[in-house]
Amino acid sequence: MSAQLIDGNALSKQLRAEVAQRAAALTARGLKPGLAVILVGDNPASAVYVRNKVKACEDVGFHSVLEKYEATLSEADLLARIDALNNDPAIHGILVQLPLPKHIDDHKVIEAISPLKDVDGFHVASAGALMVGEVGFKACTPYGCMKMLESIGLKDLRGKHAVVIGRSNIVGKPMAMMLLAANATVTITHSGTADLAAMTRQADIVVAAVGKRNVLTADMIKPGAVVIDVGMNRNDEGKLCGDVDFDGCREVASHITPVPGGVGPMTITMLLVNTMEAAERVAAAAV
Ligand SMILES: Nc1nc2c(c(=O)[nH]1)N[C@@H](CN(C=O)c1ccc(C(=O)N[C@@H](CCC(=O)O)C(=O)O)cc1)CN2
Repeated sequence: MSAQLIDGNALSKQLRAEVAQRAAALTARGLKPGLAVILVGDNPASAVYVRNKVKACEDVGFHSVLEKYEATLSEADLLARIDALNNDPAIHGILVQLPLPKHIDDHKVIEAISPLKDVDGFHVASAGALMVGEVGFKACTPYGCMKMLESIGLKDLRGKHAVVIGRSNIVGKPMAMMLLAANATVTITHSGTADLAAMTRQADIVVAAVGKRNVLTADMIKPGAVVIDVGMNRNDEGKLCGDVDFDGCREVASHITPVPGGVGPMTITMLLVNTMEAAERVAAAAV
């Protein structure tokens, strides 16, 4: 039997409509949510993503600013721009598109963003808040994965075993923390894991976030598992594909996310949700 698809485009449409309603309500009270997007350099994929982010902002009624800089922009100049945006009352969220050119220290740049405007959820303060269960912004990609699980009735994950493949700061680690906060039993696997398949075969939920094709194949999952594919790769024909052998795994899993049309659109949707939240927090603090 073929797995049910978890459609990131359909879920995004629904969540973005909710954001648009909240944005209209806040705008009517005199506060329009605002997002600043910074792109440094000419990475073609990044150019598409930032365009999509700005378009998504327009669609839900946000104010948005796209700042594009040459790849030669100095780190000091970028930090100065972030400082200005931190102090701009029309801007509630700031994001710097990654990857940055090699001469710029992305850690330094992320830490320069005010935690109150860190709608990517990458700041150490946001990661720490997630770790201890305090208010902060959740990293958009894993946050989107959690919403996808919720959409199939998996909100409280008590009794479920989730296996995360990958330990990056922006996906693997926050993903594990979010699954843990939802009461799952969580295993994080990575390049140093001795027997990956032995781990994934035990999982009720597998999240693949490595950036390598076919990391997860049908023989590595148990029947009925839920498979979330965060990967974004190109196959030999240049076609977009994830980390999961989709055709194989869909015959074994109960639910699976496609690539494209799965986690990718949800990343942008959760950026809107975080920006909305940032603006609402400003409004709440003003009363
Ligand atoms: N500052 C950030 N930089 C990066 C992030 C991020 O969350 N914040 N994530 C990725 C890129 N990314 C968003 O920025 C992103 C990647 C892919 C998609 C998406 O919708 N993909 C589509 C397919 C698009 C295509 O055809 O090429 C899909 O999966 O359906 C959205 C956002 C790295 N940088």
